[in-house]
Amino acid sequence: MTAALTLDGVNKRYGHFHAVRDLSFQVEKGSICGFLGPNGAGKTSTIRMILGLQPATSGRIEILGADDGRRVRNRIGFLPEERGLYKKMTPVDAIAFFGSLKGLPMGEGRKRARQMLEEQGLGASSRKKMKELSKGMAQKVQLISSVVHRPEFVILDEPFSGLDPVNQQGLEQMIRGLAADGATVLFSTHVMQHAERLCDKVVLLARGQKAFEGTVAEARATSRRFLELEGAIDPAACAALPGVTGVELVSDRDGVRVLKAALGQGGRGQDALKAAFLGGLDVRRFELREPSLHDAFIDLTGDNPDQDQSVKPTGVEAAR
Ligand SMILES: Nc1ncnc2c1ncn2[C@@H]1O[C@H](COP(=O)(O)OP(=O)(O)OP(=O)(O)O)[C@@H](O)[C@H]1O
Repeated sequence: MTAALTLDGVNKRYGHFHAVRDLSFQVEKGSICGFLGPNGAGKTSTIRMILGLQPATSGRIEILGADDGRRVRNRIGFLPEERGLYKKMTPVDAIAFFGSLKGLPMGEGRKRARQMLEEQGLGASSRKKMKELSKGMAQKVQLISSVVHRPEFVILDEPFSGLDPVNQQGLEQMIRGLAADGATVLFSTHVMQHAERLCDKVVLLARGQKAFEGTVAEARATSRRFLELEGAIDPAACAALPGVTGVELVSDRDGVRVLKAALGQGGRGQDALKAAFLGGLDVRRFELREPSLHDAFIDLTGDNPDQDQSVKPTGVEAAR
């Protein structure tokens, strides 16, 4: 396997604030990699360093064989987190314009734009002005703009944010299509479900540091399975069930509790349940759950991916 991207011991400091710490990972050519972490974990900082938009404080980055993303910029497609297209342009013109910035002749850009808009079900909107499109449509147009020059490497910063579930699914399809056509894709998100469905590999980032690198299955395997129990159950009695290594109180409504009982290595849900019923515990509902990527993230980092980790820059640091 050849790496399309390698980060080796990368650090980013903003003044005294250490935003990215000793970050190393690789993305194989032709694969889809999810770069996952809460807001403020350091994803955008890393992406900007990969693209060569800001220098790393230390460490090595190699993308498509170059040591500076700017040298291979025409072979990269980038969807930034802050989005916006010229409101008075038509989608076709906007896409062709962005393609031209990457060396694609305008005529060819327009031709590809019409075809790609058609494929995405936006053929009827291709003559409208950007400001007349819905947010989901505009986001698709922006994604097309960033890949119209057929880049080998596509980097998408929080591409799902602000989209409804239907448009999110459409975007997932587009990302799969890019990889099926041979592109390497790196996308950042704090929503684990997208990565769970899409990625060959995930890199988990928390507070600027890598917490995990591997497949989704490998990430899940680091986490414990658990049994969810609901009823008037004493948490201590639940903790004493065979195979249970820890109990978390999820909710308590007048003594009717939802308890999350983690199962240790080799712990079997059936054994715990049998003991619960034999012991007369008031189990009104139960569910044996495999850990999700979200659970794995919490177990691996101790952080919730939905919680913002941004440290507000001081005036001095922000100005640098
Ligand atoms: N120019 C800057 N000056 C000072 N601090 C910064 C600067 N840019 C980012 N930071 C800080 O670095 C940390 C990481 O920010 P970054 O934008 O890389 O995170 P992120 O994971 O991409 O989150 P988000 O999705 O919210 O952008 C945050 O605490 C942020 O406040």
